[in-house]
Amino acid sequence: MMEQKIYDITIIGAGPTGLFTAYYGGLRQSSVKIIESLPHIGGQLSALYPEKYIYDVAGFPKVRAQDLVHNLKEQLDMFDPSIALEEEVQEVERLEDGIFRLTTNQDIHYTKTIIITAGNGAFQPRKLALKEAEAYETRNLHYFVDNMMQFKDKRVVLFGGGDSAVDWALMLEPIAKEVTLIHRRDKFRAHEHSVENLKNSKVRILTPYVPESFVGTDEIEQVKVSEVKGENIITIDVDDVIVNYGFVSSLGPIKGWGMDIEKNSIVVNTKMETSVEGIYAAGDICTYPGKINLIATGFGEGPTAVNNAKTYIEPNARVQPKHSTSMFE
Ligand SMILES: Cc1cc2nc3c(=O)[nH]c(=O)nc-3n(C[C@H](O)[C@H](O)[C@H](O)COP(=O)(O)OP(=O)(O)OC[C@H]3O[C@@H](n4cnc5c(N)ncnc54)[C@H](O)[C@@H]3O)c2cc1C
Repeated sequence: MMEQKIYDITIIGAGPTGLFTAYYGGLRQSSVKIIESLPHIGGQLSALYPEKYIYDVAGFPKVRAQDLVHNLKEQLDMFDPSIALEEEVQEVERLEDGIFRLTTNQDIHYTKTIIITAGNGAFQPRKLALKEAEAYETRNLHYFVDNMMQFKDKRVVLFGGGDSAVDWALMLEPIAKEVTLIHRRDKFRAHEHSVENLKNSKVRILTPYVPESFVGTDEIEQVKVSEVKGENIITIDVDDVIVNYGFVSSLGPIKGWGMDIEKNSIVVNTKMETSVEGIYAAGDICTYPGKINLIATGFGEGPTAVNNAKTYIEPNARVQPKHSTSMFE
């Protein structure tokens, strides 16, 4: 078996807090790995509201959520960290030499310290209730969209009625050949402005309809949808089907890692250290008196966690970092 590298800091969760924390780890010359359960980075911003503008990130009068993720990645790439996607951390154990062993659904990772930036816990998409759906999951049924261009000139059916379903429909409209948005209610649970844009777009809207069945051998070729409380059944020819019924998140395995937990959050002290030495937490997942869940607060908590993790690994290192302005001269 290949010898696994032992990282200085392993970050669990690639939301905005995890991404900036990873960058900060690089700035403090630590080797950094990020582990994320979704197939893409960005946490809530990419999964729940990629097209929304955020107005309270310092220095940005307004910034589209997906653009902020893109910028965080560009900043982070300066240090070339290791990023493991589609891996949910399930177990954390401290070995005799003080090193932590992290077991995911795919692999094993070793690290000197851990910073948990897991938001509300690992995200999983809410899936379709159709029994034949699972067989198409590796084909043309998608629960995530990380590259819109894969739908270029395709006929796409999109199920969902929330903010991100509407956002995805609007993002796809100029790229795909045709987009049909299907929702079980007449009213969308999305921002008024987005719904207005939707009505003015070329997206075909079918409400109130629910999925009835998929037809196709290897891939879904046709989608049949039935009218809620009605008789009507419509058949649509498709190249791809996307489902956006939202995400469920749960702390799940994190509760079993030995840390103090209060109301589904990890308790930290002013160093962002949890009750387990060497494990820190930052962002939405952590709690302390006066805690606020915002991107801005996560961006402060991450560097605090990194600087304290640094002195945990190297007791002679300074907690207070040099200013970044003097690092690259
Ligand atoms: C619709 C909406 C609008 C918002 N608007 C604003 C706003 O205007 N301003 C603002 O400041 N905030 C806003 N927020 C809140 C903001 O998005 C969160 O505060 C922020 O995303 C928290 O970042 P995070 O990195 O701590 O966690 P998250 O963004 O939740 O990221 C956590 C990541 O960790 C991963 N993860 C969890 N457990 C594991 C595990 N065991 N193994 C591997 N990976 C794991 C998850 O899959 C997820 O990707 C908004 C939220 C929503 C839903």
